[in-house]
Amino acid sequence: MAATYRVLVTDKLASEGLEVLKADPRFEVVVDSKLAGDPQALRTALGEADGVVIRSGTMLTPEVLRGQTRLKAIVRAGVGVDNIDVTTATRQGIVVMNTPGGNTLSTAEHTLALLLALSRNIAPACASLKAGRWDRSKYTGSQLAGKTLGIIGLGRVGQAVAQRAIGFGMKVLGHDPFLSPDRARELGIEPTPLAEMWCRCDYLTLHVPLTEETRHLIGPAQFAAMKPGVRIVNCARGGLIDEPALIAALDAGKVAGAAIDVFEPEPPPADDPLVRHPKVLVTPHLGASTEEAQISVAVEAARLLIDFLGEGRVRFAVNMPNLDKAELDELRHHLELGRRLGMLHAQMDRGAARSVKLDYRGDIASRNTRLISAAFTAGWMETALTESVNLVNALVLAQERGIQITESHSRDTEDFGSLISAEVVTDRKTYHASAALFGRQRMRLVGLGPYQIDCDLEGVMLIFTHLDRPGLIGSIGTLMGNHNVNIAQMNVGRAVKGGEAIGVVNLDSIPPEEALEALRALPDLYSVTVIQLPERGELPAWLL
Ligand SMILES: NC(=O)C1=CN([C@@H]2O[C@H](COP(=O)(O)OP(=O)(O)OC[C@H]3O[C@@H](n4cnc5c(N)ncnc54)[C@H](O)[C@@H]3O)[C@@H](O)[C@H]2O)C=CC1
Ligand SMILES: O=C(O)CCC(=O)C(=O)O
Repeated sequence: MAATYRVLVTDKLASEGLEVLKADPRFEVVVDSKLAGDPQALRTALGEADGVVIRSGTMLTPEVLRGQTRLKAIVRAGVGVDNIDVTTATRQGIVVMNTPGGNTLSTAEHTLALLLALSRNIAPACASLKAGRWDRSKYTGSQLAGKTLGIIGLGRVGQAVAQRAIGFGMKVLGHDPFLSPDRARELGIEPTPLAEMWCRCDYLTLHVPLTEETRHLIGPAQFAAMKPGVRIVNCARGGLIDEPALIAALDAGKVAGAAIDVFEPEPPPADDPLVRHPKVLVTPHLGASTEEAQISVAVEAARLLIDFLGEGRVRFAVNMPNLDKAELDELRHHLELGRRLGMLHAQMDRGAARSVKLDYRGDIASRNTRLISAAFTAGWMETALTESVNLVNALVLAQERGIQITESHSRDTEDFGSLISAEVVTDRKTYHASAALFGRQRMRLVGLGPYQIDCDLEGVMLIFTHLDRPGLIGSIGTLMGNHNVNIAQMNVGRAVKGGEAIGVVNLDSIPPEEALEALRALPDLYSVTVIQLPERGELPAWLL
């Protein structure tokens, strides 16, 4: 059987993960770690891949990702996604996933190893003895027990470090805006504002992601506020500490020592002053480098990719809501209903869009409606944009264009188990349409403008507004027949007898231009629009 998906692996991945991918006949696996150092070749190779698995060595920059049309998923075998331009990936409709948890314990243990090694001068004492010296007093250290450790970032690694440090008899202070003070106390951590942390700690360790907010979290002002003789460990990301400021604080004796596992850039240049500094202990980004962690993240990365490409299941995505297979199966037809409603709106009015309001009523109101709104937006924008639009990027693309997509929800619905209504405001008009599923998957249009209607939301639809008078509908039928266009269904809706009414005719083919011109010439026919939607049962690739 020929493989359906091509997966590129551009960093060293444990063989156990590769085996999981290779065992699935739908996947062709290409391992090429040379690509990590060649952005142009990487870009070309990604152009022929459906998914890519990376660690921290591959930089997926905007230049590498922009314009990729085949690539659907990036999986980071690890936690930090700062080497991936997630914004560009999202715009391209590419899901970015990571494998949180798999390397937590190894990274926490490495942090403790560095804390201990720094305190007990393990590396210089080892080098000295190997060089033939027996220098015991020079390497007198400092005990961890009884000292205060400040942990910045109390996520998975930060909490695991706290637990171990408490085991060593340390007092632990912690700062994390997303951990409640009560939960921190339960974990034996004293919640502490950053400003207080600097002056109270004998040791500081960082466990936050590198973001615009955390870049240079520790700089000259923070070093100035620190307790003299503080020791610092960074097993999170280079860039969190302002390196020249750290060197200055080490030289001034304010900081007694630093242990650094992560650098900016990686690898650092051979003559990097931080790496060469005598008070600095360094390791080459080894936090997650244990057999256990690498097997765990590699196997998980492979499964994430198989689940996503093979089954449409989204787990541990950093740029879209998670979606498991059962939820996708349940929501699939509502997602498609939302998408078709969007496609209908796009063809009904091509004015400049201002805002979109989606109203969810009945059972659907308690489901993941943000995804349905994304599906609506994808349908609404897909013909207007050159890039492909899907559940990942639709809302971002709308937001980038200044279009607000809002939602309202209500459990009440008069006639339908679930009802989705969309109101689109353009510079020309405000237009409403509502749709519902009949049975499990029959897609019906049940409201258009101010009118109630009931017709299939599929295939070719001729929508016309007209005066509600005898004979007009018959003339339309005759006209279509004269042009050999078969009518599958016809529905009309009106607000009052003899007033303006709407008609929807489901056709088996697109009427020729002469038929439309003849229609437009009929007396009392105000507007004619031809809408083209997918046929019954047709779904886009991203919903299969
Ligand atoms: N050296 C290595 O090999 C490894 C490094 N890492 C790094 O460690 C970081 C943490 O990993 P996990 O604990 O698994 O991630 P996590 O997502 O579980 O924890 C990160 C925590 O940082 C907190 N945070 C974010 N901004 C903050 C701020 N300004 N101040 C205080 N807290 C803030 C978040 O609320 C979250 O609780 C990763 O982002 C990654 O960069 C992770 C694994 C291995
Ligand atoms: O792939 C690696 O070994 C680096 C791990 C890491 O830094 C992360 O998971 O954030």
